[in-house]
Amino acid sequence: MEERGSPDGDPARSLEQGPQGQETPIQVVLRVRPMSTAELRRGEQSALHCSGTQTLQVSPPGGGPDVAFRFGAVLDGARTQEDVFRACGVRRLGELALRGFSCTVFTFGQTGSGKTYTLTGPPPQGEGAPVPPSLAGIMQRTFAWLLDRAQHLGAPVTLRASYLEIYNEQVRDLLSVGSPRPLAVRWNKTRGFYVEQLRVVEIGGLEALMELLQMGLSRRRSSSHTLNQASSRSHALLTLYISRPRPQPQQMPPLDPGEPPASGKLCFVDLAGSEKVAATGSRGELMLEANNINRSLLALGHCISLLLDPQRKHNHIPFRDSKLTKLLADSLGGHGVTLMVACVSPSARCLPETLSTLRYASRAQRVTTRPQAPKSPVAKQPPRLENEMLQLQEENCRLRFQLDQMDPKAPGLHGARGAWAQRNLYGMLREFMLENERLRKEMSQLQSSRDLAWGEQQVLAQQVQELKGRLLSACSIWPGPAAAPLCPYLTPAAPCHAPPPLCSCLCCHLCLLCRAPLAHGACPRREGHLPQVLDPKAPGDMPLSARPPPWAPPCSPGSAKCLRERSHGTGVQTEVLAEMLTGKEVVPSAPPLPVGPPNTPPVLRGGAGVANLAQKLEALRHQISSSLRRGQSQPPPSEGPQRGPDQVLPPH
Ligand SMILES: Nc1ncnc2c1ncn2[C@@H]1O[C@H](COP(=O)(O)OP(=O)(O)OP(=O)(O)O)[C@@H](O)[C@H]1O
Repeated sequence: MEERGSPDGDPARSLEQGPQGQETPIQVVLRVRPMSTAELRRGEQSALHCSGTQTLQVSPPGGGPDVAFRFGAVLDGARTQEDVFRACGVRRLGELALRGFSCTVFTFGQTGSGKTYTLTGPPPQGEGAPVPPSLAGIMQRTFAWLLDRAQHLGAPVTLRASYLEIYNEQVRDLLSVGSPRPLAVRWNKTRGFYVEQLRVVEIGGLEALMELLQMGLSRRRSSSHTLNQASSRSHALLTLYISRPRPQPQQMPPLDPGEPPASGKLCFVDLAGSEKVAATGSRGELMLEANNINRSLLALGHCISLLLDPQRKHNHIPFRDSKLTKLLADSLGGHGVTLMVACVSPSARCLPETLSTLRYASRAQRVTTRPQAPKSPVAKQPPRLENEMLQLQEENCRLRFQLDQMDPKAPGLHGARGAWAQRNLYGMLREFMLENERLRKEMSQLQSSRDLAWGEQQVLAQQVQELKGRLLSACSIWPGPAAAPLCPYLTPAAPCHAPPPLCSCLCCHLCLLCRAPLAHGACPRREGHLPQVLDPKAPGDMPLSARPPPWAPPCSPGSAKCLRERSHGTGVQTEVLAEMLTGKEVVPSAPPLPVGPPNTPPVLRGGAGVANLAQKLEALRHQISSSLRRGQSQPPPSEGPQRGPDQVLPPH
């Protein structure tokens, strides 16, 4: 028999002729098995007649008009297994799978119609007895052809396989290590429906693949009933994953663990046969199996019917109704290339089931898919990564261009050395940029610290100046009650503007009233100052020592700050002076000083600048004491007891 591949609707041919992604109908081949020995023994008549290679005539046993069914190919009982293999065009499907398409071959029909025989040949005659090569089914023939084809391809081909069955609506791994346990069917966007934790075995050669097939067949559930001595009680799916190396960018993300390589696959599905329980005589477990088989086949038929409706096809197809429809979803309604082999018995006794199969097959061949080879891993990247990759490539080009522009005539920058230099220069450039960035940050931090310190320094310098000024003023005007004047040169007997020698204290080098530098020890404006300092007409005949200094706030009765109301114990003047000198306004950036008991030296708080200021204050206080002591010691110092620095001002 000639190999098929040219009839209308042949998926392999139409894919070769047109662009992929076009609507392609599911290809259906009808096989009529020969009358079995049992059927012949019972004297049953054939109701089916093949007319030509594509048409089947059905003659009702009671008479009436024939009904014709047309399929891609119709094969009568005389056709050999090799004929069937050729007529189904499975080699073309294999070619498509090698090119990356997802291809499915599945058989369906009533129980005992020859589905398993068509796919894998007759059941083994004994334990370990191989199927004679002439009776080998589509699967063995495809395996042999594929491995032979792979050997003759220029590039190596990797084959892997999985084998599962759906028994009583449970997925079981026929290649599992140990007894098979139910596996979950999951769905995700990239893979569609898939079986979780399904074992996928790498195939070393034809022998290994045949062994794997035999192992699966022997583990598959089968039972005997009236219509079939070795009836399969499950749907079986053997999938071959075919990967061929293709030119790829070097850095590819790893595949999901357990995910087969992104390449072609060829799946063989041997459906369990539909059966009328009354006809098969199934009871108990057999009946349960039959019900499950029928239910899943019904779900499959329902999906096929919906897929025929162009309005509903793109809406909702209930593939989730059964495990079988989930796992066939892509083959029926997706991007796969699908071939169905409908198997029927010729016996007139089976005609109702045969007609049902023929209608089923007729509908199926009007279902279309949009075959599509899996996209390369590059195309499967999420858009964000693709964009990033493009940006990096652009940046790479730009940097290379910049490096080329740097010194195109540089000696030795050609060939391999040039490439090496470019790589290194690029690395160096990156390092320099990072270093620059780091230094820029450091510099900015140092600048802020410097600005801060400079500001603080300015404030402190100003405060020190103010303190000095106040100290000088205090020294000149605060003689203390009944005490010697602060400076001997301020006394009427020895005015400060007298000719030198000056004392060593600082205040003696500036005019105490106007702060003008003394010229040769005398203030040029001395005449104007003296009446203010020693005003004979002091208000209220207040002794000079009791008068408030000119900078003091007006004294109000009851005011705690009124000097007249203060206690004038030992050192009170120092206290007042210190208070005036270290008031809030003196250290604007520091918190206010705590109010301590009398005689308690003011406690300064704040930062380092404040501590320095305190030291300066102490130094100034010491200067004041020294100068006062000098004033008191005009009479010889031996006259009175030695006083400490805090006792320089005489008691009131
Ligand atoms: N074309 C054929 N030539 C010779 N014998 C065949 C042919 N087809 C089927 N048979 C025989 O018919 C019997 C039933 O075939 P098979 O087991 O393949 O049917 P089935 O459709 O798979 O049934 P089930 O659905 O119950 O598993 C087997 O003994 C098988 O050897």
